[in-house]
Amino acid sequence: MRPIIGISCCVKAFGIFNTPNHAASDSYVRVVLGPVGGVPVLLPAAGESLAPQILPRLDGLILTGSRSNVWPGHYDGPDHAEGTPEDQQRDATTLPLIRAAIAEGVPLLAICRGMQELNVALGGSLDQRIQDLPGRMDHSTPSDQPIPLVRTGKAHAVRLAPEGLLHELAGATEMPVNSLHNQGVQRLAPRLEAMGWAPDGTVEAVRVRQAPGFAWGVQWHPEYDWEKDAFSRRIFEAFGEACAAHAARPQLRPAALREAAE
Ligand SMILES: N[C@@H](CCC(=O)NCCCC(=O)O)C(=O)O
Repeated sequence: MRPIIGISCCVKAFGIFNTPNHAASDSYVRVVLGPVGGVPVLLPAAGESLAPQILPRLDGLILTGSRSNVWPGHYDGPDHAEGTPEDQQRDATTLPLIRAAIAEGVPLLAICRGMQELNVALGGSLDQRIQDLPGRMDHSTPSDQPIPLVRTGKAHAVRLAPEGLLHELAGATEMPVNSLHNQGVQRLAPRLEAMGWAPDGTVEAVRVRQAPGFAWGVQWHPEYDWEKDAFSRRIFEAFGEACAAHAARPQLRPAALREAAE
């Protein structure tokens, strides 16, 4: 049986009445069906009650990227600049879901906004426009580049920690990545260990210390180019192996099932 992989949704208004929908990019569905080797299940931004109900049924969790940003109130940050997109329904769902998944050992791969949520969920904070900070690069989507190039093009190198697992997957100490973000790690959460950095020092990859299961975050988007980029593919394959192992774990059967089997 293929592992069941939860994919976080954003709340987006569209359709003929421009009403709220729960949505995730097709790139996450395709990567789960591909190198992850799982069955994708979209997780609506249904609030904190979702975690205890859904986690026992999941073998892995992907926290997706999004143009929206984590509400600064979750990390005592300043209000966002006027017009900065937020998605508080998503925050209310993913932050408790992340904490519960780590506690339960459900493998977790957090991508871009997902990595920022991972940092905030564990007590870290975010810079909101890193391109405005002295000595920092512009990590956002170059407006003059067509979308396909932005998604699959390489924007900068990431230096990988030599003892980190990402370095092992890459087989190199530096790898080129795409970049589509304005925000970034300001204070790293105590339980997070950085595994990769941009040339300007921006944290680009993290893992959760002493997590019972696979728990990584990356600031770039490997889901955009895994069909051509071996490093991107290997990240998802490693995540998929962890999910398959989680799916194969001996599970406590509900009491009713145990009684019926006796
Ligand atoms: N909004 C945050 C996170 C950025 C992010 O997840 N980018 C992916 C965008 C994908 C898309 O266009 O839907 C930030 O700006 O840092």
